[in-house]
Amino acid sequence: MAQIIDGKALSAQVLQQVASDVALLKDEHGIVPTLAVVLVGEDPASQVYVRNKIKRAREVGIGSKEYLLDANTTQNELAQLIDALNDDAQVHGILVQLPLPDQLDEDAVIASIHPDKDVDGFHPLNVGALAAGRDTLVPCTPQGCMIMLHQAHPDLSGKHAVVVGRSNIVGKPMAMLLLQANCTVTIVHSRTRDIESLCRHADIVIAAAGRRELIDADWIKPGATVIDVGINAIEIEGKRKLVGDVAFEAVSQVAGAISPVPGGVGPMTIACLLLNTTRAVTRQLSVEHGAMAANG
Ligand SMILES: NC(=O)C1=CN([C@@H]2O[C@H](COP(=O)(O)OP(=O)(O)OC[C@H]3O[C@@H](n4cnc5c(N)ncnc54)[C@H](OP(=O)(O)O)[C@@H]3O)[C@@H](O)[C@H]2O)C=CC1
Ligand SMILES: Nc1nc(=O)c2c([nH]1)NC[C@@H]1CN(c3ccc(C(=O)N[C@@H](CCC(=O)O)C(=O)O)cc3)C=[N+]21
Repeated sequence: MAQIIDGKALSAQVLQQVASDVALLKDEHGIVPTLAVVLVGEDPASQVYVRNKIKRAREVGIGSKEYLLDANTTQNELAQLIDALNDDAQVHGILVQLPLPDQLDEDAVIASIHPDKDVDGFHPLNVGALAAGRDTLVPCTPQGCMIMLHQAHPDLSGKHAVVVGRSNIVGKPMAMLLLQANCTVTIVHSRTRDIESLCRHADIVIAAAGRRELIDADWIKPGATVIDVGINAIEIEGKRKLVGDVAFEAVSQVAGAISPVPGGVGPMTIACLLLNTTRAVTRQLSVEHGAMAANG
């Protein structure tokens, strides 16, 4: 039976660190780190996530501002809000919940967020900095997965990691972080041939395909570590239930360590979002300091 990587417990540790960073920022700089969360439309799942983020923010002393915009919001209206948030010195982090309704250009919206307030790490400058191995704001979900992985493997060096999925928000940044940790990385996707045998050779499998229970026990090398990013809502006897991309019961008989859904990557994502919010404050402080130094 595999070790269960408890994202709920681990996220509580991260949140404790965030709370102490928040207290320090308040004491030393009189700053209350503040996160603006923008939600366009009324997708019920997104509403749940946004509510969770704001609840956790409050618990660690991070301020939050919630902007709930109509599903018919135009590009221009959203751009005006983001400009105002970019200019607002009381706002340190900006998160625009994805996906956006069809009439909105997601890439343009992401690029309009100030890179130092981009707590999702989705801005092209931050994506580039991550790819170049520089210190930057890193996407929350992959960052959370790395903390979970370090629990099972204090040293990731030389491990073969397979990332299932190549999205900009999970798969690609995940692969970059694994590479930075000296893993040998394979990214697989919907056009990959023989995914099963690639996974079977992996020491680490990160499942981020968004396909309910895609990964079964015979895909996994005995003793491997499996991190399940997938969140798939299903209905069982009229009740809403979340399952991951991994067949948890079967895979946990084979794997060495496995993360559950719920209670795995999800809570870690939120904890890392709040960690990024305090990091954003620090970045903004050092920019300010740099500007002051430059002005003599
Ligand atoms: N726990 C958390 O905090 C978070 C969870 N999620 C969840 O993670 C999952 C992935 O999210 P996201 O990356 O945004 O999803 P996307 O739909 O953007 O990407 C899915 C990726 O998986 C690949 N894929 C789809 N089906 C298969 C398959 N059968 N075999 C192999 N690869 C496949 C796709 O390939 P191709 O590129 O070829 O289409 C694509 O690259 C979702 O369930 C999402 O809800 C996401 C963000 C945060
Ligand atoms: N700009 C942007 N940034 C994101 O980080 C982002 C996004 N858009 N859009 C959607 C995805 C998804 N995502 C989740 C976060 C937390 C849980 C989470 O906390 N899940 C709980 C369960 C919550 C429940 O019961 O529904 C768990 O897995 O235990 C899940 C999913 C962030 N995303």
